[in-house]
Amino acid sequence: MAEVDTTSEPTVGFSSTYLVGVVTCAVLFVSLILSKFFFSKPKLHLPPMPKGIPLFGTMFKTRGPKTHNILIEIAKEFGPLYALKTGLKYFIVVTSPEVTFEALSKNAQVFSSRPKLLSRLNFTGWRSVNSALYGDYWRGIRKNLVTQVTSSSKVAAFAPFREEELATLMERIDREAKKNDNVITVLPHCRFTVFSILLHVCFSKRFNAEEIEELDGILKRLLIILAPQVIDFIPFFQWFSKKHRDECQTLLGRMRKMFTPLIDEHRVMRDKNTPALDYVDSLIVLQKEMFLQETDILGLIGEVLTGGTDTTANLLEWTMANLVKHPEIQQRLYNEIQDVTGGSIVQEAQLEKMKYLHAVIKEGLRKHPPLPFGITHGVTQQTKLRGYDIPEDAMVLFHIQAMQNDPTIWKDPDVFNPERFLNNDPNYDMTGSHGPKSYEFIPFGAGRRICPGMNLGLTHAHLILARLIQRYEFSKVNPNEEIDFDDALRFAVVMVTPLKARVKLRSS
Ligand code: HEM
Repeated sequence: MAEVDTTSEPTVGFSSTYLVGVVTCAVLFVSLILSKFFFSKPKLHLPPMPKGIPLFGTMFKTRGPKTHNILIEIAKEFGPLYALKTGLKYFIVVTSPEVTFEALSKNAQVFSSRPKLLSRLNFTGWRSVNSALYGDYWRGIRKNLVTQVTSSSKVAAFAPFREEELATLMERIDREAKKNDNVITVLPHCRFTVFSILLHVCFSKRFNAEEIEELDGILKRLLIILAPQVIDFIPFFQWFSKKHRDECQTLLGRMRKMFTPLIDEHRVMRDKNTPALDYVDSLIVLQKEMFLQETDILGLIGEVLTGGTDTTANLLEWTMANLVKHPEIQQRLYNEIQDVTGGSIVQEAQLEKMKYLHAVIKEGLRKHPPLPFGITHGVTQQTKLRGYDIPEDAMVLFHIQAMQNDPTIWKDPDVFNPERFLNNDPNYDMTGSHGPKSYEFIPFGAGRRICPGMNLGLTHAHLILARLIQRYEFSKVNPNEEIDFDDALRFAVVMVTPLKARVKLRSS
């Protein structure tokens, strides 16, 4: 029998390493089991959830330009409150007015925050109104936005800006129509006008067309890159997010180049004894009290320009598409405008009397809410909703479009029918302040984070639509062609095929 050489180093070495390895594994295994039993958090009772793939969950299935529609399809199988595992995070999706009311009204203290998106740290952080976590900082900057920009008295005070920009709008449309056989593309005109008005509101200054193009390019790109990124779901990927960080910083640099000289000018010119005249003035006043950094001010201006432009401009495009499709609705709207104005140019004070105009815009907002699931909410602590656990770092989506197009709530939801809003039902005043039924129609969101720009956005939409319909008759470019109502999510929901329309100057 061969003798075993117990002195041979390699064998001894191998054995002891092996032993140490086995013991370590065993210790780790036992601690894992023990920690599972004794120290792990209790298992969460999450809302029902579709299956996904390891690590990524349902991320690939639900991201992209059709997210809003996919989420409605999932609700058909999983119900009005379900969860989606996306990377390491959970999305909670709510598609019913009652559950939304329970969260945003009855449990507002908990559901009124925002998720801590890591990708935002690559830009200005959680320092704008829409991204700020629930608390005193958010309260302070939101109050300033409302009192200085979007309150009724401020909106009224900005009327001269709107007049100037509307005159330009008509000139631009006339020019394009003349050049293009009376055919215009609707969205760019709406975007240009709303954007110019908002720039005026921020800076009390008119920008030239070149500056507007440059800024518009920056802000359009911002909307894309400020949407949640992979690092928001799998934080480990932040080590590989250099490209995103670099692009955010480049865009911030371009904003700085355009805005900082104007902000500095405001600082020099501002008479400290007079109230703030525009948004920039108000932010300068607020700077000390709220410890605003230079980047915070850039971010706050940027959010008014982006948040206020694409929402309103896309709403106008979708509404116009429906008016082109339904000439009888367009004619009824025109008749109302002429009845109220007696044929002279629409004045802002007359808009309130135009009940059909309000119904048309409401129907546009119902059928095509610009932000189909609002802005993602966060919770301030782990909580319960309808008996299910909502984890502390969950992202909560209240699916406005699902509620506003639910066939169990709305008769013929696919039909564009402004009549449904003519009875002045207070439940449909878009404030969500009349109990669960009023949550059936919340295009501006509801609760404490409801859109602070509602007043301003509606004023723009009503005025621009009334002026356009009073001056032009809009019709299909080719009478035999159907309008393509296909949609895609690009911050706001846009028409995949931008609306082109034939315009004819009305005779009186
Ligand atoms: C038709 C036009 C508009 C629509 C449909 C719209 C819609 C919305 C929606 C759905 C939300 C999310 C509410 C939530 O989180 O629950 C929101 C938030 C917000 N909107 Fe608007 N919006 C419009 C115009 C404007 C305008 C003109 C401004 C700028 C003055 C603006 C600024 C904001 C801001 C700052 C927030 C974040 C509020 C917060 O987090 O406290 N929006 N908007």
